[in-house]
Amino acid sequence: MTVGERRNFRQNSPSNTPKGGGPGSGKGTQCKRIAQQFGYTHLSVGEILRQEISSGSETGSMIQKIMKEGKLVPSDVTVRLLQQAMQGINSDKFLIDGFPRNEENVKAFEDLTKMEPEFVLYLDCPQDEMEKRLLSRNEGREDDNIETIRKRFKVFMESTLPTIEYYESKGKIRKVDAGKSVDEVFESIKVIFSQGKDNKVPPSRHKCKCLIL
Ligand SMILES: Nc1ncnc2c1ncn2[C@@H]1O[C@H](COP(=O)(O)OP(=O)(O)OP(=O)(O)O)[C@@H](O)[C@H]1O
Ligand SMILES: O=c1ccn([C@@H]2O[C@H](COP(=O)(O)O)[C@@H](O)[C@H]2O)c(=O)[nH]1
Ligand SMILES: [Mg+2]
Repeated sequence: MTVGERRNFRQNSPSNTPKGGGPGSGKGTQCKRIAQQFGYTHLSVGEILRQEISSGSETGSMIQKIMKEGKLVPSDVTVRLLQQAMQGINSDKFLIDGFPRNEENVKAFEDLTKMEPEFVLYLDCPQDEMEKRLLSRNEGREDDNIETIRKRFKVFMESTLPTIEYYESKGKIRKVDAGKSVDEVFESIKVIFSQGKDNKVPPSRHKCKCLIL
């Protein structure tokens, strides 16, 4: 990220961007299908963080407190865990789910991994629909309660929408209406994944093909 891009990142007001997307938009659901149909390795950053909590480490208990509050884990921790997860996998087609969520994440990701996504899939979904989905998810997630869900929405609006703006300014956002049925959403995603490659990104940086927000 250049100095000018960092300045733009901060100046961009989320008020001009779509107001949907974020927790419960269907990222995990669609990633499973994309991975299966297009041969990607799916890495959910939220899942990687939950695994660290399950390990019982000190870092895990720090992450647990942050997640309960619906806040974002410091970038150095997140990127280190993401890199560790990538190292064990012999793949050049990573589908990174739910990351980067703020400016600090973007910078740490670019600096530490030297990767650049070919495009970023943005699942745009009305907030009332996402709230309904999260409240009926039933996977025992500590952050799927109404109080934390509302905090997560707020963090998305304040921190992640500017990230989407940043990738938009680089022509990398592929937006999908995620308020429809699972099958309908996947039909739109299939069109995007079947399109030609972006030749502006050097192949050496192409390792991560798509981030999904
Ligand atoms: N298009 C859809 N229509 C209805 N329900 C959906 C749709 N997509 C996903 N769901 C359901 O909504 C819930 C949330 O979906 P999912 O876990 O994929 O969202 P997510 O974006 O990964 O959420 P989070 O950010 O919290 O990880 C799940 O119970 C899933 O089965
Ligand atoms: O890049 C990230 C991704 C996630 N988090 C934290 O994890 C939870 C859950 O993430 P999901 O993608 O919804 O599974 C999120 O609310 C954050 O607390 C993060 O800090 N950074
Ligand atoms: Mg998810």
